[in-house]
Amino acid sequence: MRRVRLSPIGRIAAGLVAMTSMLVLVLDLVLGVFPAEGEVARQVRLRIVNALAMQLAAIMQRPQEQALLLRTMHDVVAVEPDLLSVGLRREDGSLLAATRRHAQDWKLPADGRSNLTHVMVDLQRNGVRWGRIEARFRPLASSTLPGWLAQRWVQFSLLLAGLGFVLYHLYLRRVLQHLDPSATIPERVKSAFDTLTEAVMIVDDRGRILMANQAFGALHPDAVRDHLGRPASGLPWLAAAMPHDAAQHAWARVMDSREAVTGEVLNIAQPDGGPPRKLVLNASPVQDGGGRVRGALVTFDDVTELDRMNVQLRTALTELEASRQEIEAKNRELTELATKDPMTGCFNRRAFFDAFDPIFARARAGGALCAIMTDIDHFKSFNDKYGHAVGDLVIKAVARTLGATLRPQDVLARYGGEEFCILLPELDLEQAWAVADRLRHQIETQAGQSIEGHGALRITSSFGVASIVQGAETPHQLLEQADGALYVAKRNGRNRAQKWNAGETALAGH
Ligand SMILES: Nc1nc2c(ncn2[C@@H]2O[C@H](COP(=O)(O)OP(=O)(O)OP(=O)(O)O)[C@@H](O)[C@H]2O)c(=O)[nH]1
Repeated sequence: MRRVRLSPIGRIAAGLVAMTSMLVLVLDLVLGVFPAEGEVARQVRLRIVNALAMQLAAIMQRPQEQALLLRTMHDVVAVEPDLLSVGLRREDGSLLAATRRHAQDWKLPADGRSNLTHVMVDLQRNGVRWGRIEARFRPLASSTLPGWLAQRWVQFSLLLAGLGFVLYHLYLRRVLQHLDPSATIPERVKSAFDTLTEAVMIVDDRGRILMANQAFGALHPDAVRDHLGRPASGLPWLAAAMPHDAAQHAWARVMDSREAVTGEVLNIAQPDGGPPRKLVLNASPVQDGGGRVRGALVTFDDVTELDRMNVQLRTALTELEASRQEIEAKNRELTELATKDPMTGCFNRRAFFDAFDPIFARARAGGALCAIMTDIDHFKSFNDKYGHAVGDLVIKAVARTLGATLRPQDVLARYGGEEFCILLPELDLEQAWAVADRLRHQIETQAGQSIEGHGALRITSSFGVASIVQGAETPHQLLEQADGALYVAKRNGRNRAQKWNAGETALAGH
């Protein structure tokens, strides 16, 4: 069977009703507020018997009135519903007259005195007692439960208790709204929550706030007000940051699903128009020992400052990245300036030799490597004929043509004024010569076309090619051999590619 459990307010109300009843009883004891039904009945019954005694005494004045005596006794018993029997007993104990079963049912009270059910009145003749009237009455109805309940004072008391309970309950509910014992969080628990920097709110199963710690009051200027007993969803500043439907508020969902909610972000608008406070809400259900959900524990982590610092950090990181990219670009620029010839974009001599050494070392360890030296034919005449600026354009056009078809691993450098050097790793002498001759052809056919404003300049270049397999032991030796071959190419009429040949170079006196 399900036990009926009174709420704490119900229990207090019941206690107050009990106390009030006790008070009324004490008042009755001292001042006699309620009529004593037993006493009243005893008086009435005594009066009935006294009246009968007077009647009987009068009848007995007349002789031979035995029949009238008996009839009078019967008549009284007939009209008095509570009167069971009447007897007239002489002083010697013998019954002179009696109604019904009086002789059998009459029992003299133990103390010999009248009581509520057995009433005795003495009869006297000429001032001398000669007998008594005995009257046997029903016990009072109040000795049974329905009879007791039928008493007015009992009904009044019950009505008073019932009304009192309802009124006390209503009153207590109103007065103790904030102090409902089931809702009240012990002060020491609240103090413990106050030590937390995180805002904490506990709501009951109807979403009313049972406890909110000090940090909660710092979330919004209106949050410092007394909100105990108020529905959390009814706090305007909080509700404004939550879904319109209160059933979707985190604590409602938590109690409904019995599952915790974590990491819900709320932006609490501030009345001063300042930036909203960013809160991270976590909520979990509070269950009693029987597994019933009694409420929810809700925490608000103010991450406004953290968020602001994150934004600052992100901005700083973005700025840092931008300046890193800027520095990288500057470094690349510096590297370009340090390694490239500004006019042609080819490697300068220093960068060329920096690259040459490891390439040469690798080739010496086992691999092919060729070097090409090339020089623009009769370059001086461009300067002389068209001016130095056009001479520069010719140098640029040749550099462009040379670089256009080289492989990524090839190295092109401006070796001198109008002289270029090309390193071709992994190519043998024949292959390198083929490259040189192809470049020669491209310069002859394309370089002059690329210079605008001067008609078709005829530009040609001579090429000298040498391979590491021809005995060079240092990068410089390889370049000297290529330069020797270039010299032969110049001597042999220019606009040609010449492989290095030790004998030929010697003959040429180079
Ligand atoms: N416009 C220009 N002229 C340069 C530059 N560097 C060197 N020169 C000139 O290039 C000329 C080099 O000419 P030479 O080496 O004598 O060549 P060349 O005799 O005209 O021709 P080849 O005998 O075929 O080599 C010199 O007059 C230099 O002043 C430069 O950067 N720009």
